[in-house]
Amino acid sequence: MNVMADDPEEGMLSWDESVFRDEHVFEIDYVPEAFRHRESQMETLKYALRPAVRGSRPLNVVVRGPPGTGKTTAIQKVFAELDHQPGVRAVRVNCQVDSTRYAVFSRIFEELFEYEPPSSGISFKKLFGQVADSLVDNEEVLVVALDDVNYLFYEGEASDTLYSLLRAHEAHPGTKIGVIVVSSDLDLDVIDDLDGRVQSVFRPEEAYFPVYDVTEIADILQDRIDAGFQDGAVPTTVTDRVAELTAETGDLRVGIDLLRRAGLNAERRASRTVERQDVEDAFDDAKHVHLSRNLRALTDTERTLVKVVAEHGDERAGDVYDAFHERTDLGYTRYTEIVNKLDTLGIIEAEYEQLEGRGRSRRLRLAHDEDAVRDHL
Ligand SMILES: Nc1ncnc2c1ncn2[C@@H]1O[C@H](COP(=O)(O)OP(=O)(O)OP(=O)(O)O)[C@@H](O)[C@H]1O
Repeated sequence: MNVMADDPEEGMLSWDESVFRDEHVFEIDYVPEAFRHRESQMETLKYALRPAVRGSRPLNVVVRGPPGTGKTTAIQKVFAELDHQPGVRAVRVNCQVDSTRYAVFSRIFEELFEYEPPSSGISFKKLFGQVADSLVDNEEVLVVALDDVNYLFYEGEASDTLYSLLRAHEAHPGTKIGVIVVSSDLDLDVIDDLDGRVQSVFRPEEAYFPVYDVTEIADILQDRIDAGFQDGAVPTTVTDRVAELTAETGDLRVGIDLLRRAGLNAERRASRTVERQDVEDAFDDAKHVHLSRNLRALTDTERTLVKVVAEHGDERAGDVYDAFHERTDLGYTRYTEIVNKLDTLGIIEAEYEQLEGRGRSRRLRLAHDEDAVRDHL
């Protein structure tokens, strides 16, 4: 850019100059206007939910795919369309936040009634009854998306929650509920891990969201650039580099975060165009967006275990437990549950090793660079 020679702030952009047109398009809660390369998945969802619009119970769906492949966005898009249909209520529950059956139904209650259930606490039965009565009285079909359902499994609440939703019509005749279960944990077999009593009523359609390839990523990021940056601020060579780095991680969220950070780096250099070096400089931070999101969702106890593993490096599970127990007073069973959860979330690695003549034991270590974990804890 041209910096005026007599500009007292030489080397800086003035407050109203920016590479961005609308920085909001890079925020996590932004729902993009165009949603490309997910046509078949959107078809599956619409096919399954179409009966709801006619007043019948919809088909259930399992949505699976690695992080950052558009699963939540697909639900948001379809639900936005359903919102215009009379007689249908669509509720997305983020199970990272609401990870028990009670919390899931409280969230549904809140969406239906537009106020929270009494905080003094009512029994689950009563909460469930009020939700069901409201649906029957108003002749409404309910579609519930359990987003990031893996968190219900970690808490041992998945079977009970699904049982209540899927068999609601038995306890409360006339209720029509369809469930979309969304999981980004590919090691979790959503159906196999449910109790038999739930499996017998759960025969879902499947929608799989594969990682985007580099060309698809470039297409999607180009839309974001057009909406978020000033014309000409991001040359194609830079977009291609961002797409390449994003493809290495498989998570579109990394690409979006990388664009924003690269834009900020360009502004720091007082430049109106983003250069490749701005991208390279931002990648170390951007590639950890998923880690940072996972760490933020942990409870205090779970965080404590991450810290203990960081301090103890590559040690046996039994030794790490001693340190963990000293700080939290928790028992071995709970400890093992948390180890398994952190392992499935890809925060720690817990690998078995054969002990001479004494069976097997696990060694625990961080799955990421220690500094990155500490920075985001
Ligand atoms: N096809 C697409 N077009 C435009 N933006 C997309 C597309 N797919 C994903 N995104 C964007 O990528 C980011 C991650 O997408 P989303 O949250 O839907 O992924 P997810 O599969 O639900 O991830 P997770 O499993 O980690 O919850 C969001 O900012 C979303 O807007």
